[in-house]
Order: sequence, then structure tokens, then C-alpha cells
Amino acid sequence: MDWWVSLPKVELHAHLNGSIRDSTLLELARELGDRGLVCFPDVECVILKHDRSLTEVFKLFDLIHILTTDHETVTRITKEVIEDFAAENVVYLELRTTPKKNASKGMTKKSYMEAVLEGIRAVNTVEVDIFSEPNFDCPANAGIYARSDGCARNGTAKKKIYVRLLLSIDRRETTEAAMETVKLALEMRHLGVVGIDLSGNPVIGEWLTFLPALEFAKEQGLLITLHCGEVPNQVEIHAMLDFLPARIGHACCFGEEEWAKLKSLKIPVEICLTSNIKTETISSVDIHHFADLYNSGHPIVLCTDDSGVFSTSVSGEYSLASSSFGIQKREMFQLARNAVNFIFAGNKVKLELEQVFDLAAKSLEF
Ligand SMILES: CNc1ncnc2c1ncn2[C@@H]1O[C@H](COP(=O)(O)O)[C@@H](O)[C@H]1O
Ligand SMILES: [Zn+2]
Repeated sequence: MDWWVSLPKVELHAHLNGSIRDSTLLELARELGDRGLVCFPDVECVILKHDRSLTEVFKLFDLIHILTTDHETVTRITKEVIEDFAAENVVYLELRTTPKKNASKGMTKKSYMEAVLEGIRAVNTVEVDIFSEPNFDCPANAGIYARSDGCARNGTAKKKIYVRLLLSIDRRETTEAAMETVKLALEMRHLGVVGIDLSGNPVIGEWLTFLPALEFAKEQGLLITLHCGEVPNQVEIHAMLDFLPARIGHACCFGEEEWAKLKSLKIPVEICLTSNIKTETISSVDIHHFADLYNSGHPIVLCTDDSGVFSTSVSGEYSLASSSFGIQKREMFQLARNAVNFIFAGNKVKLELEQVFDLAAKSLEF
């Protein structure tokens, strides 16, 4: 097996609707095409085009959402995305998604999330730990516990992936809609929801629109990650850093002052190399800020962002970082292991993941 696939990995920045297999998107588009709801050849062209500007990426998401936003499909893509990450040895996945309403399908934000949970339960190629924090032990969780315990007791030494969920607020949303998402996250905490993400087209929406909901989420103990500095906007970057999120994603358009502030606050950064290159947010990989952050010992974690949209994988991102920045396998292993420190799940999961890495270190060749 390829070394980068064998390496256990932690994925902390993956959008559900950005991580769908092309084959599934094409199948869904063909079905809608047959029903005369989309023009299949046009949609096929868009799906198979792999170099896209940031603006084009958000147009593509609008199209993907037309293909996926019904309960059955949300369940299907969730199952497939988790199985795909597990197949490349992702041992802990924080999957983020924007709860959506779709009146024509009778979908509410809550029923959207229930369809996601159904997808997690449908995974069968790997054992899924969706929830194992003892302090949240409650009857609503009993079904999931039973399944996971059953696996262990049968002695079926199936591979295991920990899955936790982040609910995303889309920058197109209002304060009220953002608050609704946070309240839903709080309601679903005992089902593996650990935090909130702010994402969506970075040129749309104002930081102050989302702040009340994000502050409420933080007060209630949810952990927050923000898409920060994907486009140049110094005022917003400073406001976001002042908020003290638990992590940020991207950090592409930072200036000297913003770097200094980020480094002094030691906020971990989710780095998405291929996403940044393909969207031309960073012009080439050799000038990517990964190198400076890595060399200065700043907390970072390699992630995919949208493995489907950008045709990448977590293993691919590790391999790319190693070859682009001349980092040896032993150091890359350490980088992968360090990511455990930045997960939003609790100490029990962290300890278990450290054991997974220690065990893997014995069989990996460096
Ligand atoms: C490329 N960089 C990016 N920057 C900002 N937001 C992004 C993104 N990539 C994805 N998303 C956000 O994730 C949604 C798709 O997944 P879900 O429907 O939530 O599962 C997109 O609509 C966008 O809001
Ligand atoms: Zn993202």
C-alpha cells in the first residue's frame, strides 16, 4: 500500500458537499437529466472541469446542492464520504456541513442533519465511533452505543474511524438563520456535534451578522473554526482573530501584522494546499504559507477542504507537502500525529488516537 495511505491521518477540514465522488455526482445529474430537471451534458461538463476560480467554485456548490438536497441523497453522500476517508486511513474525521432547508422536499435544518446521522449509521466498511465521551451518556445515544459495542464484543477487529460533526453557517445567512444552526448544534451535541464553522463565499456577508450566533455558540461551549483570510480583508481578519476561534481555515491573505497576531495567539491553522492552488488564492505551492508556519512551529494541520471538487485526498495532501517542502516521512508522521492536539473531541478520544499513532509507528517504514 502507498506509504501516504498507510499513514494514519486526522482530517479536520472537510465539507460534506465538497467531498462527493464524481461518479456519484454524475449519477445524480443523469437521474435529474432523465427527468428533464437539468441538462445533463452541461452539468457533466461543469462537474468534470477541475480547475476553477474561487467564484466558479461557489457556482459549482449551488449546482451540487441542487443534485444532493433531499434526505435520501444526503444520507447516501454522508455514508460514501466517510467510507472514502476511512479507506485512505483517516482515523478521525471532523465532517462539516451546512444544515439546509428545502421546502419542496419537506426538509428542515433538523431533518437535514437527521439524514446526515442516518448516513453515518449506514457506513458498513468500517466501525464508526460517532460518540464516546462518557459525560454525554444519555438514552438518545443508546442505539449508537449498542452498535459500536456490538462490534467490539463480537471481536470483529474492523478498522475504526472516529467521526465528529461541525455545523456550518453559510455567509449568505442572516443572524437569525445562523442562530438557528447554533441552537440545532446544541440540541445535537449528544449525537457527535462538537462545533461550528463559518464558511461560504468570502466576498459575501459581514462578520457582524454572524458574531451574535458565534458568541452564543462559544458561551455554550461549542468550539468554533472560521474560514479566515481566504480573500484580502484585513479588518475582518483582525476581528476574527480577536474573537479567538479554536482554529481557523486557510489564512491565505494575511499581511505582516496578521501573521504576528496569529502567531502570538497560537491559533491552529487548517491548511488546504490543493484547494488554495486550484482556486488561485495562492499562486504556486512553493510560496504557500505552510512553509513559514511549519518552520516556525506554529500549530497546523493538513486538510482537503473539498476532496471531490478539487480531486484530492488527505494522503495526497501529505504527499504534496512532503515533496513540495522537502519534509521527510518521519517528520510528516509527526505532523499527522500532532493534529490530534487540535481536534474538537475530548481527551478520551485524543488518548485513543495517540495509541493508534504509536501502534502505527511500529509498522511504518521511515
Ligand atoms: C473552497 N473554499 C471554501 N471557502 C469557503 N466555503 C467553502 C469552501 N469550500 C466549501 N465551502 C462551503 O461548504 C459548502 C459545501 O458543503 P456543505 O453544503 O456545507 O456540505 C459550500 O456551499 C460553502 O458554503
Ligand atoms: Zn473550507
